[in-house]
Formats: sequence, structure tokens, C-alpha cells
Amino acid sequence: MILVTAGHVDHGKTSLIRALTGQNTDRLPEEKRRGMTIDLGYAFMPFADGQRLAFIDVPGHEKFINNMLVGVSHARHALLVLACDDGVMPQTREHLQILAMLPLKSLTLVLTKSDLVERARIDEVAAESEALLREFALKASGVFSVSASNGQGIDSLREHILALASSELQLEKACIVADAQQAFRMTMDRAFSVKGAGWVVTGTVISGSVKVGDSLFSSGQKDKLRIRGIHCQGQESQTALPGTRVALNLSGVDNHRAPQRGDWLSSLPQPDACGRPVVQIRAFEPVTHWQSVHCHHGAEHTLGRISQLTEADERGYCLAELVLDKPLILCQDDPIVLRHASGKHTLGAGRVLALTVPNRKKRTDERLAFLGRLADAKTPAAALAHLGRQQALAVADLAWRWQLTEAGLSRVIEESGLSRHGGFLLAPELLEAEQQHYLSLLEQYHQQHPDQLGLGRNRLLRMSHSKLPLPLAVLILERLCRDRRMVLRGALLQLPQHRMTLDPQAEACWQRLSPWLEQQDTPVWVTEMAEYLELEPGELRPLCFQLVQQGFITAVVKDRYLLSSKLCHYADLIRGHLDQKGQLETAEFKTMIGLGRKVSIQLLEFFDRSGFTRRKYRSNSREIRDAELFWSHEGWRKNIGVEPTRDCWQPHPDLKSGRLTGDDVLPSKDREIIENEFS
Ligand SMILES: Nc1nc2c(ncn2[C@@H]2O[C@H](COP(=O)(O)OP(=O)(O)OP(=O)(O)O)[C@@H](O)[C@H]2O)c(=O)[nH]1
Repeated sequence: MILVTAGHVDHGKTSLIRALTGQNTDRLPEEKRRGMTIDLGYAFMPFADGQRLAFIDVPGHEKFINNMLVGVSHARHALLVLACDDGVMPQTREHLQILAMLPLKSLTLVLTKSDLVERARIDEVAAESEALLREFALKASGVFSVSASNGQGIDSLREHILALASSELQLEKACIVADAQQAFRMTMDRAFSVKGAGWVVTGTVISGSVKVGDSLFSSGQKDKLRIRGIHCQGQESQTALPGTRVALNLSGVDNHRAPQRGDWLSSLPQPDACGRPVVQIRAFEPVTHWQSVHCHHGAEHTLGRISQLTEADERGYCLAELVLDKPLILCQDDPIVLRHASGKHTLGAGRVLALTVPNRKKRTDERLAFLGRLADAKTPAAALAHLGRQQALAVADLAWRWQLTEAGLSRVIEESGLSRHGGFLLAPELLEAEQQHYLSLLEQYHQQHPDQLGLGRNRLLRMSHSKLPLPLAVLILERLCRDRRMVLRGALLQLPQHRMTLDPQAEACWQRLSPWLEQQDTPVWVTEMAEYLELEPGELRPLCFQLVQQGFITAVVKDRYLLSSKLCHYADLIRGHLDQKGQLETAEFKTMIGLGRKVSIQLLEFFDRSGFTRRKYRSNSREIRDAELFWSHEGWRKNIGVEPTRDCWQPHPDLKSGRLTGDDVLPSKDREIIENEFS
């Protein structure tokens, strides 16, 4: 357990810690000379079971409030110190304001210098300070009047602190399972090099634990740093636990970048720093839009501006975007203390709600309601459920966001009710809405283009204006195909019930063309077909594309087509030959089909490209590439489980087992050429 002091300058914080522990927390020569705390001081007190309590002594002078903020930033137990002679002073109030914004577990009121005043004055200051606590909706867990000079009241205060510590210890034991699911995170408040040992950094463990030998990520460091030694609560230890003061001896520090106050140490890789977090602000005085403020986060500090998203409610809460001069490494729910730009007083505090901000539509009712719900979420699982209903979430980003280990993240995902798709999370209703959107787009397309087989994947995704990350959108399309709500025909997606029809003009051309094509054993050029139909080749190409999509004809090479049924006949001949002899020479194929050498090679190369045959290395003979993937009417039906559009030849739906690669129906090169020309 760590106890942090707070209170006005010279009210006796350092003397109190010395009276309790026998240790002087003022360590700098300047502090000793001036009799004033400048930077944070630390002291430790033994406790039952070999445990130790840690004290952080903060400076009371307003000039050193930055250091005070570093000390209290992760405090859970505080001692508010007031001198009986002075009573409530400006920094008493300001420190209390700051404590009021932290998730404190206990606040003890200590009235010092009791030896200097009468009993009546002590009662007066006690009443005054309790009234102040009520103003900030805080309640003291105990009020003690003490004197560091004559030791009066120190023993009862010590007993109170020890009682607090033992109940905290019980709680810590109960929380041990939850803590095991938290990743390690600590902010450095001191970093120094020790001769013979190397770099030592100190700080408060915010979450998780580490042991000697572990490696950690650190902001500003290229490589991971290894822990060589640990001091926990002021004594040597093998582990560092959450909520303790630790000093870590680190190896692997970059020679060009020394560790410094404000750096983060974590067991998770750290994301880029965030320059525009969305926060929920609780302000003690009205804030204005674009107001300049000092932002304190952990041991870091930067200037920034408040870009208000909502007006403050009656309790002083509002939503805002912080536009930071120096980006900070943030997590969900991290507190950011905001002080007036003059540095004279504290305005309030922000709690981080989101780390990314849309460029537009930041203040729509919908978005503000979403942020409001996010602010009200009590647990990571509840927050995750809200986020997942709004957008797809990359699992990789979530562990850092809530500082969770793998086990912790799996539990939170399970509790959130979101479904996992590859590396993404999505609410079931959002998934269904997205699927419906794709289906209705496809339906519209079929209605507008009955003569087309369907839409390519990329074109459908472009038409959908989907905000989903591309890998997730592809996964959703694949899922639709798997569920048979969509069918992948070659490289094109269509609805299962879609039956393609030729437009009347194309149908008329096809009626004339098909008997003529029946007589052609050799693939014919588009120019020959155009001549036969007395059309321009340019007019005929779109028709050819439709006929290819229907499966009537197939492009053996660019602009050279053969009836698909004839191609299927040649395939059967090849299969028969290979079944008997195991391999097929080009010359054998030429004799088999009775065509010229050039066209025979074009046909064989087509079969190679479409995955049916394979040309043996440095030879002119072919073999079956994969008997399982052999195409035929039967094989085709068996493999993709649906009927072809018409009773015609279709190639196998791809070697890549139905993934949306676009290599089927037509050999990929021909498809590309034709699609580029016509679609
Ligand atoms: N008579 C009397 N003097 C006290 C008592 N506690 C502290 N003092 C004196 O008050 C002065 C300030 O005490 P510190 O302990 O340095 O006060 P502080 O709050 O730590 O000061 P900063 O850290 O600089 O804000 C010193 O001269 C102390 O000797 C007390 O209980 N009785």
C-alpha cells in the first residue's frame, strides 16, 4: 500500500512522515537548506508479515505543483495535512480538488502542530476542514490531531494507518485473480544511473506484476529492457506487485536516449502517442471552448486546448476533445488533471474515453450519445460492448486500451457478447446489418443488370462505402458465401437465386452465332465472328463477355473463343488419354483433335492455366495436375454444390478452394483483359 501526503506548504507533511517512520523524505541538498520539499520524497514503514508501507511526500508550495501531481497521480490512499494554526489555506483546497478527481480508497485528515494551539482551535480547524471535504463530496476515513514536535497523536494515527493497510492487504489477496489478468504498467518518476549497476528507474506500479528477468517495453527505447533487479516498497524483491513503489534495475537501455521522468514501462507494446483524446471532463469552474490548459498525465505534462463537444451539465461534467501540444501515451479511462494556463489553479480532470477522433461529424447527436454511454460504462466489458455496436474493433488494439493480458482480454471479450471474426470484433447486430447491406446491393445490381453474372468482390466493397477494415469486409463476404446467402461464381459474387438473362439484342445475336460456332472445331477470333454477324469487333466484344459469363463460350486466348461444350470435349479426350497413358505429348494432342500445331499449343496452355493439366519441367508432355480438382459437369456440381447457370461447360471453381481470388471461369490473365476493357 502507498500513502501519499497532500496539503499547504509548511503544514508539516515531511515532519509527520519523519515522526511516523523515522525517515527524512527531503533528500536534495536544496530541500535541506531551504527546509522545503521541492521534489517527491519516499519513506517506508514495516508492517505485518514482512510487508512494508510506502509513503510519498509531495511538495506543498504552489510552484512545485507539477511534482505534487506526479506523486499523487496513481494514489489510492491519502493523508490530507492541515496545520492547526493556519487552518485551510489555498494549496489545502487545491490539493483536495486534485485528490477529489482520483479514485481514492481512503482519505485521512491529519491536523498537525496541535502543540501550538488550544483545543478549541483544533475543533474549529477540524470542523472547517470537514466542511471543505463535503464541498468535494469526500469523506474522511479518520480525523487525527497530532504534533510532530511532542509526538502527541502519532501513535493513534500509526494504528489507523496499519488498520487501513491490513484491510487493504485482505482486499489485495481477494483481487489477486483479477490482477493476474492485468498487464504490467508503470510510469517513471525518477531515473538515474548507479555506478556498477546501470540504470535504475522508480515509480508506482499501476497494474499487473513483473519479476526479475522479465522484459518490458519502454517509451523512447528502441528495444525491450530487461529487469536485472527489483526493489519493492524499499526492499529487495523478486517481484513487483500492483500498487507498490518499485525501483527497477534495467539493462538494454539505448545509449542515445536515457530513461526520464514521464516514460512508461509496460509488458505490452506501446501504441503511438495520442494527440487528440476524447475525454469526459469534470470541472470545478466553467471551462470555455478552445481554452488553453496544462494537462498532467502520469508523470508527463503538456500544454493543450479544450475543444468542447458538449456544454457542462449541472455537476460540471462535459465531453471534450483535448488538442495536445505534445501527444501522450494513453489508455482507456486514464485520468488527466487539467490546470489553468496561468498555472495558478486546478480546473478539473478528464477521463480518457476514446483515442481516435473522426475528422467530421464529431458533434452529431448520435456520436455524443455514444460517448455518453461509453462514459457511463462501468466495466471494460460494458465499454467494449458499446464500442462494438458502433464500429469494428481490432483485437490487437484492445489489450493496450484496457491493459489486459491475453487471458484477461479473452474474458472481457466473452463478457462483452461481441463476436470475433479473424482479428476483429463486431456486435452481432452490426454484422447482420453489414451482411444485409451487401445482399441488398447485390440484389439491386441483379435487377439493374439481369444480363450480368454478378459483381466482383472489390467492386461490391467499393459500392458499399463500407467503413469496415478491408480484411474484415472480405471475411464477411466469405461468411455469406459459406452460409449460401451469396454464391461465388468464378470471381463474381451473385445471389443464389439469380439467373442471368441475355438482353434481347444479345439473345438475337447468340441465336445466329451458336449454330455457326457449333460447326467450328478451331477457336475463332472475334474478328471472324464479327464478320459472320456483319458487326464491328468493338460491338461484339461486350456480347462475348456476356457469353463467357454465361459459360457458353470460353476465351482460349485473348479475343479467340471456342464453344465451352467443345472445350469440355477436348478436356474429356485429354483425360481419357492421360488415364490410359499417364502423359500427353503436344504432338499426340494435335493428332487427337486434328487441328494445327499453334492452336493445339494454345489449347494446352489454356488447360495448364486453368489448373487442369501441368506441363512437365523442360518437356513437351502434360500430366493431370490434380485428379480431385478435375472438372466436368459432375465434378463441378460436386465441388461447389450448385447447378451451373445453364447446362454448359464450366471450369473448376479454382484451385484455391473457393477463396475470392478471381482466377476461375476464365484464366486470370484473360479475365483481367476482358474486365478492364468492358466493365
Ligand atoms: N511546533 C510544531 N512544528 C512543526 C510541527 N510539524 C512541523 N513543524 C514545523 O513546521 C515547519 C514545516 O514543516 P515541514 O514538515 O517541512 O512542512 P511540509 O508541509 O513538509 O513543507 P513542504 O513540504 O515544503 O510543503 C518546520 O519548521 C517544522 O519543524 C508540529 O507538529 N509542531
